[in-house]
Amino acid sequence: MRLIQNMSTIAEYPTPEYSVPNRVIKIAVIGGSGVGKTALVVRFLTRRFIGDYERNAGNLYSREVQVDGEQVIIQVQDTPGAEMTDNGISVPDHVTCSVQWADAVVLVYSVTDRRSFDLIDQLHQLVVRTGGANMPPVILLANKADLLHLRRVDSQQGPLLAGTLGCSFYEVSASEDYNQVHGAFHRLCCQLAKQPPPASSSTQTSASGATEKRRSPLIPRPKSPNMQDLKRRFKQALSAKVRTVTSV
Ligand SMILES: Nc1nc2c(ncn2[C@@H]2O[C@H](COP(=O)(O)OP(=O)(O)OP(=O)(O)O)[C@@H](O)[C@H]2O)c(=O)[nH]1
Repeated sequence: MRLIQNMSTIAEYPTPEYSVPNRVIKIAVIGGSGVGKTALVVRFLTRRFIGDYERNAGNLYSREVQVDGEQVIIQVQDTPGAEMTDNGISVPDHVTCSVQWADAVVLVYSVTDRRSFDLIDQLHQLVVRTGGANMPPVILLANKADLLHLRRVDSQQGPLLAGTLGCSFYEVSASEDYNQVHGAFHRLCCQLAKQPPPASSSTQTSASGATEKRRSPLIPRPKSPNMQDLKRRFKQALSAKVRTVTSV
């Protein structure tokens, strides 16, 4: 009985119009270890900040959003951190693959970590080499701007470097300011949405589609289920908070 009532109530409403996303925007986030790549991606896609630290092996996050009135799927590839070594830098294969796969690249350093800033030039060179004629748009993010007392990279150095590399620059704090993080990613998405979609782009983006685009056999397959991973990390963060509260 209740079911029939509910059904008649539903029938009174017009059928909602669902817009089917017709575009996939693929973004790779690269930088040194511990600079906040995961925190930035999660902040952008969920508005939340995850304070726990877990070294990541490179997860793919996906979300449907509106960009300039158009429904699009945004896929953000988080990557393991690159490291400075005695012989230069060590870049995990996953990073190179992600750059090949991506429509745009977000370079990240932490203002508290000088070495992460020094890595940026070489990571940018990697993007230039990998992109070749298909050089993707790049933005530079300086993260952890809230940690004023730990700052090791002067605030003028980021914009100067971005000017040299020819990319946009944003100083942000994943922990303190959602709007800054969202603004940076969103502007990049708007820029990409204005470009004609690559031939391989579709709602069912796939490793093979990306292969066509960059002609590389080394394309990372999306690691799924990424929303499951997010939920697990939220639970961990929440239970840590509960523990802290109960122990006070
Ligand atoms: N204070 C502050 N801490 C941050 C910020 N962003 C990230 N963190 C912290 O920095 C640590 C590293 O953050 P992650 O997002 O895991 O860094 P990552 O670059 O993904 O690290 P890897 O997986 O090792 O490459 C975590 O403890 C975060 O909570 C920020 O804007 N401010």
